[in-house]
Amino acid sequence: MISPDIENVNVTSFAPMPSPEALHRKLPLTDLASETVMQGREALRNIIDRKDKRLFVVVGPCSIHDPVAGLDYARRLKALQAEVADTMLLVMRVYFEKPRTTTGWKGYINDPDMDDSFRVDAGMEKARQFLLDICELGLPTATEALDPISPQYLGDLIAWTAIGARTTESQTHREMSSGLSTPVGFKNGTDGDISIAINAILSSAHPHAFLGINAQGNVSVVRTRGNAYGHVVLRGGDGRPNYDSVSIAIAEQSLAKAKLPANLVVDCSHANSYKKPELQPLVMADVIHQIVQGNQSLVGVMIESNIVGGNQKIPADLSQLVYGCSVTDGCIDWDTTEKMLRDAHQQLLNRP
Ligand SMILES: O=C[C@H](O)[C@H](O)COP(=O)(O)O
Ligand SMILES: C=C(OP(=O)(O)O)C(=O)O
Repeated sequence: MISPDIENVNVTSFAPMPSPEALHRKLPLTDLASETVMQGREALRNIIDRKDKRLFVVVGPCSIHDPVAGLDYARRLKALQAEVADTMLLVMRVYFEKPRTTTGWKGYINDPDMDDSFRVDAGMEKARQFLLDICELGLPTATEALDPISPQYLGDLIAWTAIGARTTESQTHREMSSGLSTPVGFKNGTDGDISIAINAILSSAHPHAFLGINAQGNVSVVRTRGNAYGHVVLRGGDGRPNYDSVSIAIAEQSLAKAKLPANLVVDCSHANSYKKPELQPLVMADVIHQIVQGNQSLVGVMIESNIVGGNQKIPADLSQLVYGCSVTDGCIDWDTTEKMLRDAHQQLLNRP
């Protein structure tokens, strides 16, 4: 008999999850949601291929923890999309998986009740329902793919994917990206290194074979085609921004050296705004200025925005949570978001 002390020594339990197929059966993709996803992905590919001159804007809460406030935010964004549609494609940031520097709440899928009960089964279902609701509004969605199994549950509802600063160098995430159905933005590292994002684009453009699960939840060897729509997201690092025109020119040179097309997205948050959310409009204004001055490589921006600005700690008594306020990184409030996007729209009407 195998000694219980030799295997899974530090594992305390395994709880079964419904298969991706079972969750899709419970919450099927509707025609309306599918149209939003397909059109969103096509518009993003067209922007990256320069067939569509607009800027894509991934904008929304740092993380989703309250679907009611999330939907309230989405309705506001949908109304604004109609106003700025000539110059910008708005994609709602719908982040359910948070990569933590050390520890902390890891997001709505991992712990939807925010009480360390870790009901991942319920979290995955609630996340799918939320994505369906947003797509049915006609808003395309963007997420960070952190857990390599989650895309089997949610991938049909996503138009754009980020690989975060902490995982861009990970082979697992590059392999996963090679099979994702969306364009994928690879963040530079937390130390500001963009070479890991360039290597990630090169790796994920190739076919891979790796361990994963299929729709029935069986462990499988997954074989992928490779993803032709990888691009770099500049988020600053090591306490320094990297959205200024010199940093952009250096990133363009690095891409050219790797024989990759010059496609750059600027994350207005994180180290680009010294983690001070209220500085994001300044970053955005600078990026828009560079575009209006003729820059050709900037295809998108990211913004962390919510209904209420700033952030809050998760209180022991959840009834004390402030409605529409982030429980992870600080965000700009809705009025600032609206002004920032309207100003950008006005400026972009003059782009060459
Ligand atoms: O945007 C998200 C955070 O910056 C990232 O998840 C790290 O968060 P932490 O440093 O608070 O753990
Ligand atoms: C974790 C995030 O960003 P980064 O990977 O750039 O730190 C995020 O956008 O939530």
